[in-house]
Amino acid sequence: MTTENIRSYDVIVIGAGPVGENVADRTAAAGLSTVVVESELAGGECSYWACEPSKALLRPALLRADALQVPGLDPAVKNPLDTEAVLAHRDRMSADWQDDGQVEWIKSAGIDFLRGHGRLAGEREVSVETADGDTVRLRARHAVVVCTGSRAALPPLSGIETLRPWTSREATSARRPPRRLAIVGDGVVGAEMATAWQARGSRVTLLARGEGLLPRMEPFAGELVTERLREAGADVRFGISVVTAARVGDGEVRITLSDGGELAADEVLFATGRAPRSEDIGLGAVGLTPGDWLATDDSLTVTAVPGSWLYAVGDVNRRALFTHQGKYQARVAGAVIAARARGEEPGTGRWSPHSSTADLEAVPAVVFTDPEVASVGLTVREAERTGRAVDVVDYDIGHLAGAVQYRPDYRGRARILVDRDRQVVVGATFVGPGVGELLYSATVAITGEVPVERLWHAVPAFPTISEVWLRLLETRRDS
Ligand SMILES: Cc1cc2nc3c(=O)[nH]c(=O)nc-3n(C[C@H](O)[C@H](O)[C@H](O)COP(=O)(O)OP(=O)(O)OC[C@H]3O[C@@H](n4cnc5c(N)ncnc54)[C@H](O)[C@@H]3O)c2cc1C
Ligand SMILES: NC(=O)c1ccc[n+]([C@@H]2O[C@H](COP(=O)([O-])OP(=O)(O)OC[C@H]3O[C@@H](n4cnc5c(N)ncnc54)[C@H](O)[C@@H]3O)[C@@H](O)[C@H]2O)c1
Repeated sequence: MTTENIRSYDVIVIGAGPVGENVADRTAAAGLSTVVVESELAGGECSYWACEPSKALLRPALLRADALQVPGLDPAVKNPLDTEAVLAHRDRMSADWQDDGQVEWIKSAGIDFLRGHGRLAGEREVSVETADGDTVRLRARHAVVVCTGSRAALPPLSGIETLRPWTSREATSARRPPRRLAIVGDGVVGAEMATAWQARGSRVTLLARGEGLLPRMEPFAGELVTERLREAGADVRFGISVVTAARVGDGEVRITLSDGGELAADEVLFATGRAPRSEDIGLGAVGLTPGDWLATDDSLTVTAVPGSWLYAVGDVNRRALFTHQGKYQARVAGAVIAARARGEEPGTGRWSPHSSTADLEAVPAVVFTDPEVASVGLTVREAERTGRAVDVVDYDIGHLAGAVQYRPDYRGRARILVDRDRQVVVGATFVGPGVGELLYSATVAITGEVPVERLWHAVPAFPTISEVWLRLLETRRDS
């Protein structure tokens, strides 16, 4: 049955992932009537198949790796992890894949919630197909914001669908550890899921086509993570790709590899990147190509569509595929939409509230492996590519008293990049247990453009891992 009814709002948000929820929150708080449309679960990938379940799987593994090295604590944690308890915790952290709590929050923030599949239907128009087959037509007075996120991208491997491969969804929500897990992909999902399932008792084989893990980060990050993964029993192979893969009936998957070898596994995870969820959102109705990433300017306005009414925020714009960065963009987009609704031109300054500048200058990322990897700003490779003159300063975090207190066998490394002309930090990478919590200091140093001279006055407490900042400054001074 199809019923046509048209509802008008100031702002329509398509997709209630973490980013859509935050855009809606900001526009509703600015007094604009707002509806958010969601086809699956409010909370999006992050809450149910990404950040929350993956970190719930990883935290026990990382804590146990630390505790095994702490004298006096090691006997208490010698036994393997209680897989049932860890998976039950993961289920709770994923709200048992129910979104009642998030829908309640959306409504309590004064936002209308509409469950259904949203598609652009023309300028400022959205058509929503609800689960019972109804079509609801929505019209926006000011803005339509696409926050439809991303999904796992599978490689063009013949017969891949017959394999029933794992993507990040299955890897984060599996009911039990596979006995043998093959992982294809050298990025963040590959490294984190190898850590999580190896710790859960799976025999993990990680197949990387390049020469190291985490290729977008400083090379020492991937090297240290590889070292620990191998010590934990994972088989990590480089310079290798999958040539064919086939599931034998309901049984194992047989894989042939580019080096001529063969591999059998119970499950195969393809952690080979993301694709935009934009193939069926009506992009054709506004002159765009279905399936494309949606390019925006720094105000998150879609550049290819005239009239400044269409915005794309979060993963779908490909600026920085992280929850925290998408939520930052949501705050910026909310401010831009509110300004335009008041008839004001949004500010264009580099660090104005209407510009998503940090996407270009300082995107913080933490990889929750053992050891953790935390990075923000430029790597050496990026500095070279963009022709920036930088001093590169390295320090072995394992030399710090705070690191040895943290974990006696601490292995880790830090690097900062200092812009030679401006004398400010423009990049930082820390690798080692617990370094995720150090990252905000580097993010503030970069976005605040704190002069290196002033950093000498930011005194780190003894004995903490933050003392790495002092050692980096001393290393630079003495070099
Ligand atoms: C395994 C894994 C672990 C991750 N861990 C982290 C982490 O620790 N920290 C971090 O910062 N980032 C992490 N990320 C990245 C993070 O999950 C994403 O950056 C984040 O979810 C993006 O949010 P979003 O709202 O843009 O998109 P999504 O979370 O993908 O949400 C989009 C929403 O839109 C809905 N939707 C799509 N199409 C339509 C439509 N046509 N109509 C209505 N609704 C629609 C979807 O159902 C979904 O709910 C991880 C990613 C993966 C895969
Ligand atoms: N802790 C976190 O914040 C966190 C955790 C997981 C994911 N994420 C986000 O999710 C995004 C997606 O992660 P991801 O690991 O899926 O993607 P990714 O882009 O980080 O890594 C995918 C890797 O797979 C490789 N690859 C692509 N096709 C391949 C093929 N056919 N065979 C072998 N290798 C192939 C690519 O070279 C790439 O290095 C990341 O960019 C990150 O922003 C964040």
